[in-house]
Amino acid sequence: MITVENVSKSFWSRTGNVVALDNVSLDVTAGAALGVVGPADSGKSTLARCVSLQERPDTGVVRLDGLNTATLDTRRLRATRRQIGFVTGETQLFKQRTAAGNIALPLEQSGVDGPSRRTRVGRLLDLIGMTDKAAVYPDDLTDGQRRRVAIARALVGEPAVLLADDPTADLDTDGTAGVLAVLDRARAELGVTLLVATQDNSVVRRICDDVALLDAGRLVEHGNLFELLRSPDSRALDALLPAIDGNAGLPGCGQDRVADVVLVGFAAVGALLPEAASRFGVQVSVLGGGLTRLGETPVARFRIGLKGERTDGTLAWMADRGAIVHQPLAGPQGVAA
Ligand SMILES: Nc1ncnc2c1ncn2[C@@H]1O[C@H](COP(=O)(O)OP(=O)(O)OP(=O)(O)O)[C@@H](O)[C@H]1O
Repeated sequence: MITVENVSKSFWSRTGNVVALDNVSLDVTAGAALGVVGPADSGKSTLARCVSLQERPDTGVVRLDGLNTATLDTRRLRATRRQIGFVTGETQLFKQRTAAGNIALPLEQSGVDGPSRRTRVGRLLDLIGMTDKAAVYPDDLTDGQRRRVAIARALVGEPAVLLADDPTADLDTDGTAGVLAVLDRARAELGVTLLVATQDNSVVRRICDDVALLDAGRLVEHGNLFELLRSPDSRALDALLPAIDGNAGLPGCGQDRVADVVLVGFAAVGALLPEAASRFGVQVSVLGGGLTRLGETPVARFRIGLKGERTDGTLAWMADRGAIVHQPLAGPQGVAA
């Protein structure tokens, strides 16, 4: 369990005092995956660095399983830091060491014997899908493979927590998919708690249960993705769901009613709109939006137009069946929610 309590952190720069984190509080339960998102310079990396004990907050406390890290002396701080995996998109490998040699390095430094090293490195090579690349040097690996080796090295000390700061930065689609699969497996098979700072929404969609949105160092939203789906004003979720063209369904578009609906799960995404249309004798048209996934769950956000007598009843029926119905944009009456 990671607990961040009222953490603030500022830096002095040539332009003056920069507030990187402003009274941020959040927690990540053991085994969960939190995505920290936000615009450039919003404090994501600083939060990851404070939680991984690379940086000390000016005020506030980071607790790891209840341990108040602010009270640790230098020796215990170093020992605790070793129990936290930390990897960034810029983490470098040692070029003169093979993939296996890179992963083994932390174990060599902490005096783990050869047979135990081989077992643990073998397990990590399997986890990152690179058993056949054990003896390959970094220069002969792809960017994505090098990134996976760096993650394996961060995990080889069996940390309870893995902090990944922009882990997919500058990777192509295949490289990104490989890194995300490894982070997902680390969580599923090793039980690590993940905190991932990223500007890439696909990272959050693919591997996170919770999201925290920072803006100018402040935490502006924090919660479970599926719970935030129910909040029409969630900025974090708005960025994760398929975009809707602002011109879709404007007055004069010929619809009796226009609404935004979020549908969750295979059944809803596949069948709810046609079923509603036939049950109420209403014409339902998709005017914008699209489909995505949160983890393995399909999620759709559509702007729909309805034509017919019973448009209110149609929306109310869809809401009763779990559709999240937001902001009807046209039509005479109030709305089903
Ligand atoms: N060591 C430092 N010295 C001076 N300023 C810093 C330092 N680290 C971060 N900052 C400043 O703190 C603010 C937050 O930076 P941070 O890197 O945490 O943001 P970020 O959200 O990770 O940004 P990005 O997405 O661009 O990586 C920025 O204004 C940054 O310039």
